[in-house]
Amino acid sequence: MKKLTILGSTGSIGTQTLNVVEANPDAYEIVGLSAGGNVELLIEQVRRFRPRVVCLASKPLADEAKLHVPFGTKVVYGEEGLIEIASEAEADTVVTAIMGSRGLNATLAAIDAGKDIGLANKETLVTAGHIVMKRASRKGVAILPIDSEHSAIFQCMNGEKRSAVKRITLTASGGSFRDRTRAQLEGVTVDEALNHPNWAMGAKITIDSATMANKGLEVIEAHWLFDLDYDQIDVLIHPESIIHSYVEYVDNSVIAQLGMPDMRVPIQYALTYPERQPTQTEALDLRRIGKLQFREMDFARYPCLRLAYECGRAGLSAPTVFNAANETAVARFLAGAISFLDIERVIEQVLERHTVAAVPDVAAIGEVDAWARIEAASI
Ligand SMILES: NC(=O)C1=CN([C@@H]2O[C@H](COP(=O)(O)OP(=O)(O)OC[C@H]3O[C@@H](n4cnc5c(N)ncnc54)[C@H](OP(=O)(O)O)[C@@H]3O)[C@@H](O)[C@H]2O)C=CC1
Ligand SMILES: CC(=O)[C@@H](O)[C@H](O)COP(=O)(O)O
Ligand SMILES: [Mn+2]
Repeated sequence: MKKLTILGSTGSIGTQTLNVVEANPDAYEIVGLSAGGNVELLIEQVRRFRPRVVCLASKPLADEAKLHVPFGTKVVYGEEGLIEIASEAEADTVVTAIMGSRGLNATLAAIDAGKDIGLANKETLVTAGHIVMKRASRKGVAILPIDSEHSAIFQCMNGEKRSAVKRITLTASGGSFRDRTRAQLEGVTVDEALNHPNWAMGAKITIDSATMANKGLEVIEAHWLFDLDYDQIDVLIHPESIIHSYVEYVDNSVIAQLGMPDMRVPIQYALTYPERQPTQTEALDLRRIGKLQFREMDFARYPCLRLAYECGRAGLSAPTVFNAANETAVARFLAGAISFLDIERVIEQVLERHTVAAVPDVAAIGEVDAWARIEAASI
């Protein structure tokens, strides 16, 4: 029986991870769960899965939860609480499904405590891939990708030598505005932007899909996960999201991973790796799908992707600034404070104000991240 802690159990990835657990209750035990502010759902999850410890974002939320959780469930809160549940002695694997770079310290704590990581929280790798990957390798823990494209690449590379890889291609649905011109993006609403064509996800990543910042974050995530140069990481628009990504080898063989767009498949693969287990998801029927389409990526149409490649190549503090500026801009767009096209303008302007600095340690990342958020909020 695998013992799991889920950071961000009330979100899209968190709830789908619990679906996977519920579908195979003999295979998993839930040790820890964390939520931000959704106390009600967390309490319901506690009653169903009986974790030993749960975490909420603040003390008042934790105090509220204490009134309702069964006797014996420990309730902690804040960054310290998150670190405590991430390093809880009993867990074998920690699923990182918190949104944003605030998941970094808890991810590092889980690695230091020897836990394997089911990694959904791509922002932690974007901001600190050099630290996360080095620590994981030193500790001998596995970083198992949950992000659909990275799970696909991971599956396609299974048993292959890294030196045999020529390049990888990450597929992109194109997001909610894929059939609009840039001129048609003026004045789009939050609700329109949240209407992803293929995936039901949290709000922030859905906006990132529409700006293509998500693919930019994923390019940097792939650089760290698979130790590839940016020239070896390509992106392609594939509106159906059936081919989740593919690897091209030096002999020109291409291995792709296909499936219906359902995150329960990559989540489960990260939990069962190197084994596979049946799932209750829909099987792929290519006769019914009929045709698969592909479009060249247009970097002028999607400046956030261009900026992400530039930041990835620049390395050092640049990806932290890109990520923090993006998180802040997306939050402001969701709050109705700026327009959709302002997201890319904010990121670009914050990057212009930043001088790329030496390889940051965790403290320096925190400082650069905080600076970029203040700048992004001021524009
Ligand atoms: N959704 C998807 O299909 C995919 C997601 N990912 C990645 O997975 C991660 C999670 O995404 P997703 O599940 O969509 O996001 P959601 O917004 O749906 O969920 C985010 C989770 O983080 C918690 N959270 C938010 N703020 C805080 C905080 N201050 N302190 C502690 N916890 C907090 C939320 O708690 P609460 O709701 O209780 O406030 C929730 O549990 C992201 O990094 C995303 O890029 C990657 C691939 C696919
Ligand atoms: C499901 C998943 O992995 C998301 O990151 C997905 O990739 C978003 O879709 P886009 O292809 O639109 O970015
Ligand atoms: Mn993805």
